[in-house]
Amino acid sequence: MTDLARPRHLLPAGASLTPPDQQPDQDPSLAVRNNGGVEPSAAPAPAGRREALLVLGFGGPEGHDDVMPFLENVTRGRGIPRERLEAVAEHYHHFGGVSPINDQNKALVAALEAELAAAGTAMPVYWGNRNWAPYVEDAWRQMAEDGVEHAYVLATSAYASFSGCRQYHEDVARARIALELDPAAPAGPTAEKLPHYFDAPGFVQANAEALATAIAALPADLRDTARLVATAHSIPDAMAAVAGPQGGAYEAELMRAAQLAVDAAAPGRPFDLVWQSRSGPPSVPWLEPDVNDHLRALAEAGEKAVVVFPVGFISDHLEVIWDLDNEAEETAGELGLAFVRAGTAGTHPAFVTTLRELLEERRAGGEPRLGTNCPASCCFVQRPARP
Ligand SMILES: CC1=C(CCC(=O)O)c2cc3nc(cc4[nH]c(cc5[nH]c(cc1n2)c(C)c5CCC(=O)O)c(CCC(=O)O)c4C)C(CCC(=O)O)=C3C
Ligand SMILES: [Fe+2]
Repeated sequence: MTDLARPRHLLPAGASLTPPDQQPDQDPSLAVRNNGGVEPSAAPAPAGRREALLVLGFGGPEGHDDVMPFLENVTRGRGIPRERLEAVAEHYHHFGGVSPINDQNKALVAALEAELAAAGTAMPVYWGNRNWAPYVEDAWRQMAEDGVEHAYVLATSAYASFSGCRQYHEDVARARIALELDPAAPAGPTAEKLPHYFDAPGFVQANAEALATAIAALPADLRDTARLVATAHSIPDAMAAVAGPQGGAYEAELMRAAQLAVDAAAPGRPFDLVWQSRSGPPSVPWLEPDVNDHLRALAEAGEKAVVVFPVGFISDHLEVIWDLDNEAEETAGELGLAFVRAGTAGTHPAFVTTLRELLEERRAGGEPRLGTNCPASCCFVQRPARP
């Protein structure tokens, strides 16, 4: 029997990810290895190599009993107050303790399998998560047993930041180390992460269509004047400051993605980018304004309607269906604001095609782009050590 709540984060002493200023990486070609056991190559994929695509997700609980162990996996060593965990646990219990994220990732896997088959790209698709079963370690072991020699890693986040990019690199590193430490295990695949896809055409198209549909769902007299409000997960200011090689990339990429969606769905209309799902102790500053505070400010300024589009996420997981469809919608109701929430990319065919194209781009070789080949200091946040 698998113990789902077993301790995660198996980095042994001496193999922990060292802060960049302490890393001996004078040679820039070493920087990528320091960023998490990922080995992008500028050369095309060698003919005959046994390759796979790994969808690397966040993970989510499958029932009431999973909720607390899952939340403990997510927040271990992160200094998240107990009251916050208990509040978030209630959100999951409200939906039977089941996050919709696992079914959404399974649907994405199925859509990618169909897309790859239709395009004649013979490659199996695996699925593993950071915080809940099926864990990335298990997927890695399965790939090793199946003889996979190289894995392309598709993280279920389109953006820079520790949580959305670097931590997925670390997940891969952890999975690889776990296998290496097991003398009985077969050698696992080498790996490379696919780049950020916030501006990939199919991701933009999926978000733009969802935004257009949401605008059209408003009563006719509100459609043209409703405020367009993009949302993304808030992160600590300190994390935002170091996102990407020059810093600030999380906000910059989100701004770009939201702009591209608005350009396609409602050209020329202004929009706001605000934040949702803030966590952490109140003493730590996170990106603001919160979407609920923003709705209050809009109502005070005389606005009558809002269209909220969560461009920061790729599927309608719990933070979307609770924090927006429940909380933000309730806030809007109290304020007398008409409220529509746009969908996320999910398994939109254009999105799935764009993901296959990113994969093909990496197979063809060429200079790796951001998210694949990150400098060692990229998105690095000094976190408390995990026990
Ligand atoms: C940037 C970002 C994304 C987007 C990129 C990506 O998608 O990867 C994201 C996605 C998600 N976040 C999720 C859930 C949670 N995030 C938490 C906590 C945190 N998120 C953070 C950031 C992000 N999170 C941060 C800085 C923390 C503080 C703890 C830490 O420093 O690491 C907590 C702990 C409780 C709380 O305090 O909220 C939970 C339960 C789910 C699954 C939802 C489902 O089950 O359907 C998803 C997809
Ligand atoms: Fe989160």
